[in-house]
Amino acid sequence: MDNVVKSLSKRLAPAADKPVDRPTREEAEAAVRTLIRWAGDDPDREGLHETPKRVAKAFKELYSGYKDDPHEVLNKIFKEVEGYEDIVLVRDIPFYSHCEHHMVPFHGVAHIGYYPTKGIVGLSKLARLVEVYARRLQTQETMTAQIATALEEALEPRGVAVMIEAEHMCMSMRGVQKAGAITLTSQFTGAFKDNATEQARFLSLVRHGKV
Ligand SMILES: Nc1nc2c(ncn2[C@@H]2O[C@H](COP(=O)(O)OP(=O)(O)OP(=O)(O)O)[C@@H](O)[C@H]2O)c(=O)[nH]1
Ligand SMILES: [Zn+2]
Repeated sequence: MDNVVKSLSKRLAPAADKPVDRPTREEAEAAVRTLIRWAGDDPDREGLHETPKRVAKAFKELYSGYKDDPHEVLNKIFKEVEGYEDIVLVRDIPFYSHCEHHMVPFHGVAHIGYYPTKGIVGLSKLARLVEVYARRLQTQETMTAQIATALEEALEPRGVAVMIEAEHMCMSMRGVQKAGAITLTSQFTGAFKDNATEQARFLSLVRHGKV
């Protein structure tokens, strides 16, 4: 692996820089039992008896993004597009993630646009890319940047625009308790960066489906 590929892999690798010392399933289940007791309940009562097992299993699904590789998601590029080089935009991609501060869900939609140069990716791959990063412990800002960087590196497009709109349960059902407050984040590269007209076009397509 040459240095360029190595540094690229590092940037797109799971959020943890060091290899993670994963516990055994038994240890994970014991931790859930402890949290049930911390919540004030009895992990041995009938209704909760199998809960640690279910939670450990659910974690595999909710945090499956750590085992997924964004390179693989974006590795098939279609070059035959008859010279198409205008914007490709998928909007309203729904996602569920968990904030890294409280491990409480945040959910919403992602909008992704890019101007192709060397080719296009299958549209579903844009949604898969969102999944890779959503199914990790996240901040909305990091997730937005990671999606833009992955596309930038895989497609070398003329520009990438990513916008995420989400509600954070840690702000709705606890803490400041502002249900319905929506956080917007965006990351623009290339033709979109520092270009108000391009950004306005992207936003208009996201909001109205037309310019
Ligand atoms: N910037 C950013 N903040 C987030 C995100 N998800 C959750 N947070 C915030 O993370 C912050 C953590 O703040 P702390 O003061 O360390 O924790 P806390 O005492 O639980 O904060 P409160 O939520 O205000 O009760 C809170 O302000 C959350 O709203 C995110 O995706 N991006
Ligand atoms: Zn939070």
